[in-house]
Amino acid sequence: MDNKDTYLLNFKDYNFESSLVDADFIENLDDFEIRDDDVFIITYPKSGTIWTQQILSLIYFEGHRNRTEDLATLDRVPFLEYNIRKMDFLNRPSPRLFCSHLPYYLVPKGLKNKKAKIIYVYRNPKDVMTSYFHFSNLVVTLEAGNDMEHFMKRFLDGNETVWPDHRRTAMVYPFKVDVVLNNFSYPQFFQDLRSSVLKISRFLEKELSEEDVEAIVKQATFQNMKSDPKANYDEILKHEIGKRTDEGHFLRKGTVGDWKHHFTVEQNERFDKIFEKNMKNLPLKFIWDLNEE
Ligand SMILES: Nc1ncnc2c1ncn2[C@@H]1O[C@H](COP(=O)(O)OS(=O)(=O)O)[C@@H](OP(=O)(O)O)[C@H]1O
Repeated sequence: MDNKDTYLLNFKDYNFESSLVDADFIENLDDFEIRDDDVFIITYPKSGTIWTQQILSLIYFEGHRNRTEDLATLDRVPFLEYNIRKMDFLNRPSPRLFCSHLPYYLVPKGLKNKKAKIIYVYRNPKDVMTSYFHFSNLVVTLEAGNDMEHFMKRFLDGNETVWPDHRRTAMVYPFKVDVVLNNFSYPQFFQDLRSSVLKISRFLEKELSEEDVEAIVKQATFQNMKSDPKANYDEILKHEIGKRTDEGHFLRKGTVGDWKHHFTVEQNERFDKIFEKNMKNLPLKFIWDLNEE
């Protein structure tokens, strides 16, 4: 029987996935030492984290670009709060690359004060919810989404799942906008992956040859990542996290606007009302489907 305690660990009003998190680490997170040359990808879940992990690791590691090094993207760009492979973060050589879903008030204080680079990636919350719905039916570490109506209630009411923390700030990462050094959005990646790679590498002050850019773009496409075991989490889900079913993949659909295939008209209106109430003043432009400008 699913219940809240099985899946979530609440710490300072934020719900972590309990089976993936180390409570001691979280308690000391505030003091986790940040280096000026650390690079962080910050996302709300299901917003393009793995995609950005792949792009970042391809930008930084030649051995990843030319496939001479046998290391999964997750090991090159680990999750700060979900260190499932018990990596020794303190002794990692610089520059350290991380990703995180942490809300701003929980990130290590050094991340607020230092020069570490932050890439914040966001996606429209209807696609986020659709992706999360499927994901929660796929993995054993999240309460099953069951049907969309059931899941939507949880997502919007925010009583049981990892979303309540974000609902207060209307389902996007509550980073203060003046702290966000740079925003990238999922549709931007989708519409023009090459420009996004160039934009990210400029932001990181990494010089890339034309050949490098080609290699990165090629390896960061949905098709490539889906079939490359190092670049997707399928093996990790199967052997380290646990799947409810053999059907389904971490890289599921990889598009903008898939929510239209899952929301009823009424659900869409309900969502819009909440979005309007909570999010309309956010300085982020959301793209709801690919036909928009
Ligand atoms: N290369 C590429 N191109 C297009 N889309 C991609 C790509 N890589 C990942 N994805 C899609 O991103 C969704 C997973 O998001 P996250 O990586 O943020 O998930 S997580 O928070 O780390 O669990 C998930 O979205 P959905 O397909 O809508 O479920 C992935 O398919």
